[in-house]
Amino acid sequence: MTDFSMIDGELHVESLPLARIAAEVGTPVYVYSTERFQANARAFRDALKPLGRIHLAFAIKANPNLAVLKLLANEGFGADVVSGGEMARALAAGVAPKDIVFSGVGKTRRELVKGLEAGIGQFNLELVEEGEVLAALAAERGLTARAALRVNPDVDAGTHEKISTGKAENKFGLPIGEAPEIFDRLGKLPGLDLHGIAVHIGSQLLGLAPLEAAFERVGRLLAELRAKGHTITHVDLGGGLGVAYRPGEVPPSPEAYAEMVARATKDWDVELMFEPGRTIAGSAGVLVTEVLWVKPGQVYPWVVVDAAMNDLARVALYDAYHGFAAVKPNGERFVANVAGPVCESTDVFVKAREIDAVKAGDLAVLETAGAYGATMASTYNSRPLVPEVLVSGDRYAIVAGRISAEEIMAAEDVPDWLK
Ligand SMILES: Cc1ncc(COP(=O)(O)O)c(C=O)c1O
Ligand SMILES: N[C@@H](CCCC[NH3+])C(=O)O
Repeated sequence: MTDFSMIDGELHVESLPLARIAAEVGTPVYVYSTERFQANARAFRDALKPLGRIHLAFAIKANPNLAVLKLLANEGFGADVVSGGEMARALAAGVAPKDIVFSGVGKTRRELVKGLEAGIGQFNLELVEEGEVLAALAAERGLTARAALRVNPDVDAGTHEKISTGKAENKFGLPIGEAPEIFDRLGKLPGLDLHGIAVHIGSQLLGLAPLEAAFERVGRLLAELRAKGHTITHVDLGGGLGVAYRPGEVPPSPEAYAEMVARATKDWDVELMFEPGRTIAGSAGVLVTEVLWVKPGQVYPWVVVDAAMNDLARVALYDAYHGFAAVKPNGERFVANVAGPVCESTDVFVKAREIDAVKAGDLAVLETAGAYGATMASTYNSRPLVPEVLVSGDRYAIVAGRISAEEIMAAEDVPDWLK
């Protein structure tokens, strides 16, 4: 890989020094590698090719940047969306409506209509009433909505509890045991073509066993539904593959995943659908930040950087691990904490870890920030939204501009009765 690498003692993205982007665009800034996005997308696509009829839908919540979506659409990826906003982005990036899957536990009627009118490929239903409403909305318009039922297989994905979605206590999907009866009810509604089953048990999975257990349950359901006379042509296996955040962490390879899927689905005779997010985007981005101060700590020094939890929320939300590395390392290391400027004790990226020794004015990166990074940013503490840059070879483009606190304030109003 030539994407994120040390060249002449400084970190580059493809052939561009990160320091140049930081100088020209400012910090903090998300920087993505086209090459890495393509490599991840192709590795996933090529590993799954032997499975035959497949549909790939990038889970765009992981990185909804339009340039990224376009890049992935060019690699043959459709989109898995969870809101009208994400649907609009997928369409704007040129994803064909038939390649869009609409997931999500709380779709509004307006969003359902938007999806119907756009002609999207599949609605993943989360409850009976949703199916009834969708069927009625479609029938009123002389349309037929293609849909799958998202089931909750009650499997522990073995991931952080806050990103687990397939346990009985999670809000997602319908209890798998109730699915046959629900198919009987929804299967005969005019306006609805309930052609599939969907499952997604969680994110950042580092083992394949929970996925295989979930797929086995889906396989049993598939057989039961067919025995009852339902026609099932599609099964959506969701996303969830993890990436390596920590040194030594080894997520399942796309090939190992594909082998497991082949084994679990060998008799299914359906089109298999996939919704990968993190595995495509995670390693394709870093968050570049400048060290503002190194403040002596009572236990370890505090490296205070200009990025914060509002820019990259994962550490504060899930105690997630992101590597921290100097852009121009001097070879020395120290044990330190790394924190952002936000007024919260949880605005800490690194706790008591050995890292590159940095000083005020140095540039550094928070690694593996291409997924669930910029997309989860907020303007907390009236901080601007961070820009995003896409690199290809020795050129770059600003693919999302910095949105200043003043621009955000311009969208607000104070009612007359307070003036
Ligand atoms: C329904 C659905 N599909 C796909 C994804 C993408 O997951 P990941 O980024 O872990 O591949 C998610 C997020 O967990 C999801 O909820
Ligand atoms: N936002 C989470 C992943 C959630 C996936 C969506 N269900 C993360 O950063 O790890």
